[in-house]
Amino acid sequence: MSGPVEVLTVEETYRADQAAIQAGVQGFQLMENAGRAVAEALDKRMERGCVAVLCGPGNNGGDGWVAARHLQRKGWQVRLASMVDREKLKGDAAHHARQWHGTVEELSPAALDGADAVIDALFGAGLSRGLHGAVRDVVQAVRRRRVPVFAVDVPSGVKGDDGQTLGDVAVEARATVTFFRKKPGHLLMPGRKLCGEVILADIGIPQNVLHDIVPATFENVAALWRARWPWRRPDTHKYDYGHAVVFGGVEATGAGRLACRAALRGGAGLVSVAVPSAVLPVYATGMPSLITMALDGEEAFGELISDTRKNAFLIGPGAGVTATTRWRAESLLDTGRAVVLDADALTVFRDEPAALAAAIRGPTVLTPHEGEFRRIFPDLRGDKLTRARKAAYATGAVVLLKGYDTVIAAPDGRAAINTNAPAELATAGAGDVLAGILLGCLAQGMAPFDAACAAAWLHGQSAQGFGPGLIAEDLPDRLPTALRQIEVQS
Ligand SMILES: NC(=O)C1=CN([C@@H]2O[C@H](COP(=O)(O)OP(=O)(O)OC[C@H]3O[C@@H](n4cnc5c(N)ncnc54)[C@H](O)[C@@H]3O)[C@@H](O)[C@H]2O)[C@@H](O)CC1
Ligand SMILES: Nc1ncnc2c1ncn2[C@@H]1O[C@H](COP(=O)(O)OP(=O)(O)O)[C@@H](O)[C@H]1O
Ligand SMILES: [K+]
Repeated sequence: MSGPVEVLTVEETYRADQAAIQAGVQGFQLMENAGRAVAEALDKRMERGCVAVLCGPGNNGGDGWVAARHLQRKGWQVRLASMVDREKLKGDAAHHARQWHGTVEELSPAALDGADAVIDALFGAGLSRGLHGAVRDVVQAVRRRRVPVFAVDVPSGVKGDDGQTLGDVAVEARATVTFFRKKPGHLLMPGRKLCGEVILADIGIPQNVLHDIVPATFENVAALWRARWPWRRPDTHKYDYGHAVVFGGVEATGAGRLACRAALRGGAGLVSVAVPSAVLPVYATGMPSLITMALDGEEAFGELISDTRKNAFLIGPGAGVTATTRWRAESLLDTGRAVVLDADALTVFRDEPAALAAAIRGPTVLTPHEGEFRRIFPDLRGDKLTRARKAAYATGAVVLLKGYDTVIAAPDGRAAINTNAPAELATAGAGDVLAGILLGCLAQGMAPFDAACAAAWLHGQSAQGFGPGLIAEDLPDRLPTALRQIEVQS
């Protein structure tokens, strides 16, 4: 299924290229392999016809000249348009441009006439400013004409490091062929959408160049944490898989119930819900495997958390933005045991990231959506990956910043981008289910970064294939199927 777990920044990609070259791989050979991979990707996916190959001034353009040569050989009619005179090209790009024996057109919308497909080899990793002038006109024309685009490395106008567009125009590709490892921009929005299908090509960079690069960003595939998934072992009993506690709401009871069911399905040995006795029946009904605990007053709360067998807590869903929620959240964090802070238990720290950081002692995961994140960290700027990393570093917690491109960041700098969540998850209560799965993972003793990655993946996986009509209640009961995929999916 999906490929390697490591994701490289633009700078790390350049280092990988350089390390390969130092190890004896010729630069022009890397470019040859890259361009050939692009040609093959297009040739495999479309009927042969006319292709416009748009080449930029750098090495991305160089890949284009190579692709043009291979496509012509395969029988495509090729129109090559270059941003700059061939004589002005340098290095490997100049070398490959000399191997092109067809005509060379000036870059203009006219170069697209008759094209059934476009190869976007204008800018890749080296994009340093927004598109303007002739190149902007051509990209706009490509968009208008809706010709399928195959982008080289990244769609021109998209930044490899964060998936944001530089300037106001960017290529929207049907497929993007990239090399050796993906970049964050292939996975983060809007880059992910603009890339279309991402095809990873091996261009001969040896795997061992990663030893020196030590990547800190990953795609959240099961291979990232599978080795540490707490499979049931024969010589164990339920207490070996933890005792999770959900602090349920009084008025909003659905959120806590969804989380409890997800924690049970996610594998926690025992799950208790702690709520005032008046609402206990609401939680008990329909979920006999759930332990219900009456929580009437703060003394009962103190007693409950003093039981050290209860090793993972979830507070927030349905909790209410109240002083009690804040006080309880701080008390739970103070135990040093595993805590998930979600929803209202995040909002109670509005504008107070320092107070939150000061309260965190043990394995903690914060699960904000963008709105909750902004409330706690109004001063953190930048792309999603950067902001999640900064928040994790500032608080000492693992931060799971939700959305189509959920980012999970650890205080030590590691970060994973989740890619399996279908948009049907945009439904009330989906976040409560995620918090419950995560609680289950933590109760079973997973380290918080692994637990958060596993939970995000299982959440996405359990929603896969359902299609329109998905509601949060559907998710927990689809977890067993998702769990079986852990071993299957790479
Ligand atoms: N050995 C390597 O380094 C390899 C690199 N490869 C290709 O090389 C690409 C990176 O090449 P480069 O570093 O040359 O970068 P690019 O080809 O992406 O662009 C760099 C050039 O464009 C100019 N530029 C940047 N933004 C501009 C804008 N908005 N308007 C006008 N000019 C602009 C820069 O000044 C520079 O001349 C990768 O994306 C990949 O496609 C592949 O050939 C594989 C091997
Ligand atoms: N467009 C989307 N595509 C994929 N996943 C999404 C999308 N929108 C929301 N989600 C996921 O669904 C969950 C919603 O959580 P949240 O916003 O807290 O809602 P709620 O509190 O109603 O459950 C998160 O896991 C989020 O990542
Ligand atoms: K490109």
